[in-house]
Amino acid sequence: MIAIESLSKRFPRVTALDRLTVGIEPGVTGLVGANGAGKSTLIKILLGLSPASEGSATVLGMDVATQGGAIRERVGYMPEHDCLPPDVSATEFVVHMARMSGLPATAARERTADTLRHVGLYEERYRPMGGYSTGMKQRVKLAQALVHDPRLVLLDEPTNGLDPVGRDEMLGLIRRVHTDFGISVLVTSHLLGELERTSDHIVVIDGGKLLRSSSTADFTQRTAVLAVEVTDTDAHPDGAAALRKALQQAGHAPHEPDPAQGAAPGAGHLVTLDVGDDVGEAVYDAVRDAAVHLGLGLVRMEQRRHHISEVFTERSAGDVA
Ligand SMILES: Nc1ncnc2c1ncn2[C@@H]1O[C@H](COP(=O)(O)OP(=O)(O)OP(=O)(O)O)[C@@H](O)[C@H]1O
Repeated sequence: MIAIESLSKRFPRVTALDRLTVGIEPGVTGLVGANGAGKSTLIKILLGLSPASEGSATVLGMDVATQGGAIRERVGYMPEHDCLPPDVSATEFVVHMARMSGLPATAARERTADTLRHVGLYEERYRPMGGYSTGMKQRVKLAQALVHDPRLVLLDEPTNGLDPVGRDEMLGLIRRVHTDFGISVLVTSHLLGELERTSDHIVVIDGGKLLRSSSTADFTQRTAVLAVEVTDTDAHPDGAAALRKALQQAGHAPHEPDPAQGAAPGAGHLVTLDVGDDVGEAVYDAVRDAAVHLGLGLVRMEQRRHHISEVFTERSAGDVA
């Protein structure tokens, strides 16, 4: 969908993008970065609205430096800032945007009605937008990005200013843009955890540089932890310790017991160990076999997937250390 090659954007005092290289595949991709990380700058370059200082990028195979107009015909864009004229209705505005994208008058009206219904605006769509809530305005902004049936939409901070319920609804809508219509999505957010459920793929940038690009599952799975709870027996009054030892002997690396957890009820019976690409299924079999061999009751095995935000908190904590 998008290929970005060593892209830089320098303003007189700031380098907003610094030799960024990344590819965006079909599906929903979350572009995550703190405020000022360079997300909006990147989107403007991808739309051909702002020239890069160096490097190159293509969107749907078209060069952003020379084919901006053609890109904007095929791509939808939801800007971050409030950009809706207050004295016209959502219907008038979205019809206008559809006409601007080249749809004939009748098709523009039909598509507008469909799209506004899809984003959840009904009778309000005939009222002037000045009286809309932030959530309604965000929906109109999403509708105008979708009305000309693009292959790809670029959504800049669509959840900005929304309360938690509004945010969840917007994220659900964004997911459906892809599942219902097959439109690929690049969506930005400054909140790390927010796009976890919505995106197939996450790209993280910081200070205009690429921090990481990987599938959402990879992001969280690689750091998953397996928690195993066992009972004690007469032969093994500390079942967890016995299991830990047996797993070590079988070549696995269970975590050392956490002294801070000793006081919690039942915590003494837990054994935790990493499960990731390198360990795979074998660890589950090893836990089962060890429990059987020791005669311990296996209460539960629970895979705890980390959240993306935890991955980064741990990493930055590690960096500091
Ligand atoms: N037109 C401009 N002139 C000068 N500096 C700019 C301009 N546009 C952006 N910048 C700077 O470039 C950096 C990246 O800005 P950008 O808007 O791309 O960040 P962002 O990740 O989208 O953050 P936000 O969500 O806060 O907009 C910031 O330091 C910003 O101040």
